[in-house]
Amino acid sequence: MYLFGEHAVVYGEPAVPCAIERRATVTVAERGDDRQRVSAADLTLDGFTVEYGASDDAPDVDVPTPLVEAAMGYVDAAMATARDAADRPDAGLDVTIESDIPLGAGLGSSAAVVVAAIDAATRELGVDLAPEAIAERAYEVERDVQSGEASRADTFCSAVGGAVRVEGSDCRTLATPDLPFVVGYDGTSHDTGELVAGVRALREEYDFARDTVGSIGDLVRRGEEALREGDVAELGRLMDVNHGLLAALGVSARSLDEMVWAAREGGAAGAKLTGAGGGGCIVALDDGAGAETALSLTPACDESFRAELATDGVRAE
Ligand SMILES: Nc1ncnc2c1ncn2[C@@H]1O[C@H](COP(=O)(O)OP(=O)(O)OP(=O)(O)O)[C@@H](O)[C@H]1O
Ligand SMILES: C[C@@](O)(CCO)CC(=O)[O-]
Ligand SMILES: [Mg+2]
Repeated sequence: MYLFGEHAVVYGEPAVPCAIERRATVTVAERGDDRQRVSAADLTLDGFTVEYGASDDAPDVDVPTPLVEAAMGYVDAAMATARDAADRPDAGLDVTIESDIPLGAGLGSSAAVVVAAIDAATRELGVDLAPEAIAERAYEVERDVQSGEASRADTFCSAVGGAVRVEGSDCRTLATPDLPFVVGYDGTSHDTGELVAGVRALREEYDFARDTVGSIGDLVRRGEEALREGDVAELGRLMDVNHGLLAALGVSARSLDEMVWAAREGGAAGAKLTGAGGGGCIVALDDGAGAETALSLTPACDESFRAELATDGVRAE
C-alpha cells in the first residue's frame, strides 16, 4: 500500500510504499511432466483450475480465453522467470495460490502473488534467490504484464517488507515510526495496466500533467522529512494533497473520493487512494477509532480495517 507516490513513481519520481500484514501464499510442486497446472481459488472467475502444456496447447477451462489470459498473465510470467532462473525451461509445475489481499484494489495483490510465486517456484527447482533478486524478476513480470510500464515499488516492497523508498532502480528500506493505517475498500477492482496507460496518455497530451507528476515527486520528498520527524499531522496533510494530485491525473473515482472524505471527517490526519486507483482502496492515518467507524457507515465502503506494517517480506513457510 502506498503512503505516497504511486503513478509518479513509474516516471522516475520517488515513492514510499509500505508492506501490510495481508499475504498471498503460493505453493509449488514439481510435476513429472512438462505441464503447468495453476489453481487460484481467489480469482474472481469464481475459482478455477487451468492446466496446459509448456508452450503449445490452450488452457483447458470453460471460460473465455482472453479472461483467463488476463487473469493468468502474472502467474504465467512468474513461473516462466522462475524456470529461467533455475535453467529448467521445461519444468512442469503444480501451483496453488491463496491470498487474503483483495484483487485489483490498490494493495499490490499482483506484486504479492508474483513475488511469492517466484520464491516458491525457484526453491522447488533448487535455486535460492535473495529477496532483492526475486524483487528484480518480479518487477520485470509487472512491467511486461502492464504493457511495458511499471515501477519497482510494489515488487520491492512486497519482497523485502516494511516501508521502502523507490526512485527508479534505487530501492531501499526506510525506518518509520509506527503509523496508524486504516484502509477502506469499496469492493471493486481495477486493471493497473489500463490506469497506468491512462496517465501516460494524459502526460503525452498535456504539459501540466507532466508537472502534476513532478509535483507528486516534490510532495514525496516533503513526506520523507515528515516521516523522519514522525510528524503524523504533516504526513496526513501531504496524503490529502497526494490524493488531489492523483485525482488530477484522472485515477480517482467517486467511491474513492467518498471514502477519503469519510475518513477525513471521521478524524483521520489525512487520506488518499492507494495503488492504481479507479476503484479499490483508500488509506488513511488515524490513531483513534473515528475514521474506521466513519468508513464503516459510508455506503461506498464495503470493508474497513486497520493495517499493521509488516516487517517481514517474502518468506518460506
Ligand atoms: N489470489 C490471486 N490468485 C491469482 N492471481 C491473482 C491473485 N491476486 C492477484 N492476482 C493477479 O493480479 C491481478 C491484479 O493485479 P493489479 O495490478 O491489476 O491489481 P493490484 O496489484 O491488486 O492493485 P495495484 O496494482 O493497484 O496495487 C489479477 O487480475 C490477477 O491476475
Ligand atoms: C500505479 C502504480 O504506481 C502502482 C500500482 O500498484 C504502478 C506501478 O508502480 O507499477
Ligand atoms: Mg498490481
